[in-house]
Amino acid sequence: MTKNGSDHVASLRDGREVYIDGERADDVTTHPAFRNAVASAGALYDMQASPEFEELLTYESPGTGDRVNRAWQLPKTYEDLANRRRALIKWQEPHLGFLGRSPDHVASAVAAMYMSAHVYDEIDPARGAAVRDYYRHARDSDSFLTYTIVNPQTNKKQATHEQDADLTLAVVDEDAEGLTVRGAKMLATSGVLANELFVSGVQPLQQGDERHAVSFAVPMNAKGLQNLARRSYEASATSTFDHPVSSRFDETDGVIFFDDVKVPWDRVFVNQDVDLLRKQFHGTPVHVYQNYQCNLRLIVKLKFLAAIAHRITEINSTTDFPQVREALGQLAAEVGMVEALIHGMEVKGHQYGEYFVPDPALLYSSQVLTQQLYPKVIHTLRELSGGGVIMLPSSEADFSNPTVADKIRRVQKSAVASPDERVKLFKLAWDVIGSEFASRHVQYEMFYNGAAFVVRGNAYRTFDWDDSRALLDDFLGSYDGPLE
Ligand SMILES: Cc1cc2nc3c(=O)[nH]c(=O)nc-3n(C[C@H](O)[C@H](O)[C@H](O)COP(=O)(O)OP(=O)(O)OC[C@H]3O[C@@H](n4cnc5c(N)ncnc54)[C@H](O)[C@@H]3O)c2cc1C
Repeated sequence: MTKNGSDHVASLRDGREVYIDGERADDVTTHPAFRNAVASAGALYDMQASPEFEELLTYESPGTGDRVNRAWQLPKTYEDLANRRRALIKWQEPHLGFLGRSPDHVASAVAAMYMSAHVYDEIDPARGAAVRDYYRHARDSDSFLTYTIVNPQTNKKQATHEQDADLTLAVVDEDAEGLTVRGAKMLATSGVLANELFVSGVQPLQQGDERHAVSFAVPMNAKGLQNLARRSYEASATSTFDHPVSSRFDETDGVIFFDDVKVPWDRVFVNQDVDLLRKQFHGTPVHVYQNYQCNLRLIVKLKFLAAIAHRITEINSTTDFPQVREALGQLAAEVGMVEALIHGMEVKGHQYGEYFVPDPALLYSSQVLTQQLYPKVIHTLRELSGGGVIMLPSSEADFSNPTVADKIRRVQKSAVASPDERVKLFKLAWDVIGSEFASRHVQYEMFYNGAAFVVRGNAYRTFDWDDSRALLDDFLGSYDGPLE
């Protein structure tokens, strides 16, 4: 049986500890802060179980024979990677890339952990076995995983072990059954929507930080795991018409506090080992696979934003003005660049043992450029929108007052759209570029993969400097030095 939406929604009624606005949310599937986002996650699983998309989006698990999402599939060739890409891109379309941590994101990371299980074996075969077992478990249950891999923002001049006790997640006990962990991780996006949480540390640690150098997985309802949710944008979205994206795709973020959570050994991947924790992301294809998925998500979002920009100009009859056409051309080129980078990283991919991995250098080129691009694209949409995104009815309810509705329909004019269509599009535009939800998305695209200096560091590390240096050396060698 392929997992469907009702399977997923039911799986979230598991007694998890989620707090919002001073209260514990007993059932996240019906809570006004989360229910629409939960339904959007459920819709993804309905899509993969539908006869129309099952073949494209799922494959037969080698473990059970049941069909599971293609995010778990381990590409061995370029063609495998391209087929997986087609599935993952299709799966972004229902949420238009607004679910940053859609289920295929961390599934991509865990699939790449499986590809690199031998790295763990070298330290301790039990850790390699845990990685393999966890991948099979998550794949065969088609679990929605999310992760928290960054420590809480705090005094950056202190080493992690010098900070207040219980601030940053650390191992506090170890026995025959496993580890006990206590402390916080910065954020888990989609924590409310997910079944399980992968925990690790992508930031560099140093000697003395060993208790913090741990990686494991736990279910979101693990005893002692507390999800302290941020403000819900969905809860204040008065209607789908007024808030078409924030009412449905507010994927949730939350600080995760581990109040003495017990982790069994078969879910521990790294145990107090600074070097293995670093290798988990940067000595394996894990970081590349998870961020390659981000590009597949982003391209859908960028195409959607480009369509909004274009339609705004049509509605205002500005499309043919040369300056506007130029702005749209620039936008088109930027979207094309990201698409080209995705194809480039696939074509330049390499074998990693029996598996095929996208090219890291082109991946990080894209990460650096898109981190800068997203705020720029939002700015372009603001420029093209002008005051149209503010010259709007206060809410859908205005249409129910005949006096106001009459004025709306006299004022909201366009040569190519009815007043209602015009209001609908500009409401959408504001939700995407100007709402609190939109602002959080700018922050997300700027930081989900680390601050700019971190992402540029990855680009520096993976660029083929020898290849470009050879060009320089050859050229310098082609002519004589002074007085030679
Ligand atoms: C919306 C959103 C969702 C997120 N979701 C998740 C999630 O699901 N899982 C997860 O694990 N994490 C998540 N994160 C956390 C994200 O990974 C971090 O925000 C990111 O890694 C940056 O770390 P930081 O926030 O501590 O910023 P900092 O590292 O503090 O950087 C902030 C700024 O400080 C300056 N700065 C800091 N240190 C240095 C330095 N050494 N050198 C130079 N300049 C410096 C730079 O100007 C930098 O841009 C999310 C973040 C956001 C905003």
